Amino acid sequence: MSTAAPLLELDGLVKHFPVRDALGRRRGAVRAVDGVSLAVPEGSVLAIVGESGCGKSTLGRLALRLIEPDAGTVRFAGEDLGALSPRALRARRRDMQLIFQDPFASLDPRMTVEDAVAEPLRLHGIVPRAKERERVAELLARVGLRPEHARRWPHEFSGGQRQRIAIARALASGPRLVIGDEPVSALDVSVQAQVINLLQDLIRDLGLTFVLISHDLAVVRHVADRVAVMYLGRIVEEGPAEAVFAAPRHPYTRALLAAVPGQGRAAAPPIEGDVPSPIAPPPGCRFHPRCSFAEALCRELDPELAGGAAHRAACHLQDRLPPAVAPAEADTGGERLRRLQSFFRAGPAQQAPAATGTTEAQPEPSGASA
Ligand SMILES: Nc1ncnc2c1ncn2[C@@H]1O[C@H](COP(=O)(O)OP(=O)(O)OP(=O)(O)O)[C@@H](O)[C@H]1O
Repeated sequence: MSTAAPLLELDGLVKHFPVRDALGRRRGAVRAVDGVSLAVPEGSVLAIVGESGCGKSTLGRLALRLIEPDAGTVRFAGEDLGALSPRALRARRRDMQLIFQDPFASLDPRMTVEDAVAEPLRLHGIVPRAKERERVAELLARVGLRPEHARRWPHEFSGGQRQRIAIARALASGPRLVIGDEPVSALDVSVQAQVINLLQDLIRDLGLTFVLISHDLAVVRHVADRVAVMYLGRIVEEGPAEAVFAAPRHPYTRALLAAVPGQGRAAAPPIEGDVPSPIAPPPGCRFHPRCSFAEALCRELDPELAGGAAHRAACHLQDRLPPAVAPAEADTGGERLRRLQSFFRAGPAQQAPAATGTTEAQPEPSGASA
C-alpha cells in the first residue's frame, strides 16, 4: 500500500494560536502544530495518535484546509490547496470529508436524516433533484440503515446510529479522503466495534484514503496501515502500524504503549508527569523532561525524524535503547475488540447465548441501545 502515490502530502505545517491577556494583548502562542510533514498513500489508513492536546485535531483541520496554516503546504492529489481560489477549494471539498467525534453535535437537530445526507449532494450538484431520494436511500443502506429512517430526526436515533448517519453524510459527496477525528470514542464500546467494522468495510469497498485521529491504541492497531505519533505539536514517530506496535523506536511511543494496562514495563517505563505547556515547549527534545532515557544531548538538541523512510523516530537514542517488549495483543485491548468484531459480524444468532444482547445489527430509531 505504501507504494501508492500519496493522495495527501503535508509539508512543514505550522499552526500557532495566539494567547492574549484580558486586554487583548498578545502574550504568546499555543504551538498546536509545529512543523509537521507527512504523506498518506492513496488507499491507505494513517492513524494519528497522542495524548490530549498534542495537536491531532488541529492537524486534521489543517489537512482539510478547514483552518489556514501559519506556514507549510497541504497537497491533495498533487495540488497545493493553499494556491486554490476559495471557489476552487469549495469544489475540492467534495473529495475530502471529516467525521467528527460527537455525532450529537455534528448533525443539525432541525434537519431530517434525508436532508442531512442530501445536503452535500445538493451543495456539489452530485445527482439531479429527482434522483436524490434514491441516492440517500443507497447511502443509508451502505451504512446499515433503512430507507424509512430518512424521514426521521437525529434525536430519534442512538449514538451509534447517529454516527452512521454522519458517515453517510460524509460519503455523500464521494470523497477520496476521509478524516475521522476520534470517530468512535464517544460511543459505547460494543457500538464502537460495529462502527469500526463499518468504517473498515467502507475503506476497503470504496478504496478510501483514511486518516484516523485516535487515542485508542486498540482501535488504531486494528485499523491502521501506518501510525504517526504526535507529541507537543510534532510527529515523534511514524511507520508501519505493525512495526510501531512491535518495536516502537521513540520512548514516548513506548510510554504510550506502557500506559495500557499489562504492557512490558522493563523497557518501557510508564510515562511520568504532565504534558508540558504547548506555549513554551521544553528546549532540545520536547519529550526529555518525561523521558527516563534522556541524556545531556537530549536537553540541548532538538532531534529530527530519522531512521529510514519506512519507520522514523525523532530520538537521538533510538538505536541505543534497550529492546522494547512487544505488546501482547490482549494488553492493548486488541483481543477484546477482535472478539466484539467477530461477534457483530457473525450476528448474535451464531454466538453463545450468553453473548447476546441488544445490538445495532438491525437499527431501530428511538429507544434502541447506545
Ligand atoms: N482555536 C483554538 N484557539 C486556541 N488554542 C487552540 C485552538 N484549538 C486548539 N487549541 C490548542 O491547541 C492545542 C492542540 O489542540 P488539539 O485539539 O489540536 O489537540 P488534540 O491532540 O486533538 O487534543 P484532544 O484529543 O483533546 O482533542 C491545545 O493546547 C489546544 O488547547
